[in-house]
Amino acid sequence: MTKSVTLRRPDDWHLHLRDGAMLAAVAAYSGHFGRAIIMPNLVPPVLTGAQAASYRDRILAALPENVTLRPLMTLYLTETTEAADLVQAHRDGIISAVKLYPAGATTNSASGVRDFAKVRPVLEAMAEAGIPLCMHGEVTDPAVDIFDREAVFIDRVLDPIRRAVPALRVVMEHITTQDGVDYVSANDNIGATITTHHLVINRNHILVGGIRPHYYCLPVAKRETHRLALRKAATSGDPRFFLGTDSAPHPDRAKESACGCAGCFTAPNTMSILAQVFEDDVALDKLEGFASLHGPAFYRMPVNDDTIRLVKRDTPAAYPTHITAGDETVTVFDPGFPLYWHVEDQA
Ligand SMILES: NC(=O)N[C@@H](CC(=O)O)C(=O)O
Ligand SMILES: [Zn+2]
Ligand SMILES: [Zn+2]
Repeated sequence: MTKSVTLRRPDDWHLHLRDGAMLAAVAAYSGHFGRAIIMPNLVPPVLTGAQAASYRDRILAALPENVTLRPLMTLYLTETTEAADLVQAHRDGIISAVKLYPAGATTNSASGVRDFAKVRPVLEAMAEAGIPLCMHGEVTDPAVDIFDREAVFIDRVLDPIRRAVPALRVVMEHITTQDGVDYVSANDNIGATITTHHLVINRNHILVGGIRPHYYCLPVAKRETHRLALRKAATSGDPRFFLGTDSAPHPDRAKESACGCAGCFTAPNTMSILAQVFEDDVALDKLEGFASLHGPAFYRMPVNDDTIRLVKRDTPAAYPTHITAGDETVTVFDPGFPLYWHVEDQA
C-alpha cells in the first residue's frame, strides 16, 4: 500500500543561499518551501536594510519562474548596528529577524558580537518593536570544549540576555543538545530550530572510520543521547520546536581540506529525509506541526495556503549526490539510509 501524507506547505526557518554562482546553483533546491529565513553571513555580511533588499532581489532573480519561495531577510548584528536602522528596516517590511553570531563562532562570523553589553540597547529596541533575534548559540572561549559550547552558551549568554531583556523573542538556532531542548521547553518567548542533519547524525558519523568532512557542521553533532533528545523534541508536537534546515552549501574543495569548513547541504533531500525520520518515530502526524505550523506561529505569520504531498513509493526518490556551482561541486547530505519518500508539489 502506498503511504502518503499531505502537509500545509512547509517553511525553512534557517537557510543559507549564499550569493553569485552558488546562489544560482542552490536556490531552486529550496523550492518546495513557502518561505525561508535567509541567513546574512555573506562576505561581506548583510548589515543594512538596503543591503538586505538588494540581496532579496538577487535571490528572487535566481529562482526559476515556477518556484514561489519567499525569502524572509535578516540583518547581521554587529557591535555598531544602529537600533533605529534596524527598526526602520523591519517597519519597511524588508527584514523579518536579526541574527546574532558570537564573533568567531562559525562560518563568516568574524564581524559578530564580542561584548554582549554593547548590543543591549539594540536588543531592547528589538523587543519593543517585536523583532525576533536568531542566535547562533555557542560560546567561543577557547577554554570551553567544542562539544560543550552550546550548553555553556545557555548559561553564560542566552539566559543573561533573556533576563536582561525578557520581552525579546529569541530563536535558539540549530539546537544540538538535551540542554538546548530543556532550556527552550522551560521558557517563554523562545523557540528553537532543529536541522534535518542533527536529527540523523551523531558525532560518530563525523569521526568513526575516518574524518567525514561532509558531516562536519556547527554546532558540531553531539553524542547519541543528544540526537535522541532532538528527535523527541521535533516529534513531540511542542510548538516551540520547528524546522530550520541550516542547509549550508560549501564547495567540496573547501570541505575536503586540511581545515575543512562547517556546513551540510541538505536542501535537495530534506523533506524526504524528514518524512522517513518521522515515520521511523511513528510520528508522521507530527511532521506538519514541525515543518509547517510551529514556525509561522512563532514568527506571527499566517501558515501557507497551499499544500505538498509526501508519498512513499517502492522506488527510491532520486537525488543528486553532487551538484555543480560555477566551477565547483557541492556534495549533497547523505543521510545513510535510502529515501523512498517522494515530494509532490500540489501548487
Ligand atoms: N552551520 C554551519 O556549519 N555553517 C553555516 C553557519 C552557521 O549556521 O553556523 C554556514 O554558513 O556555512
Ligand atoms: Zn549557526
Ligand atoms: Zn546556519
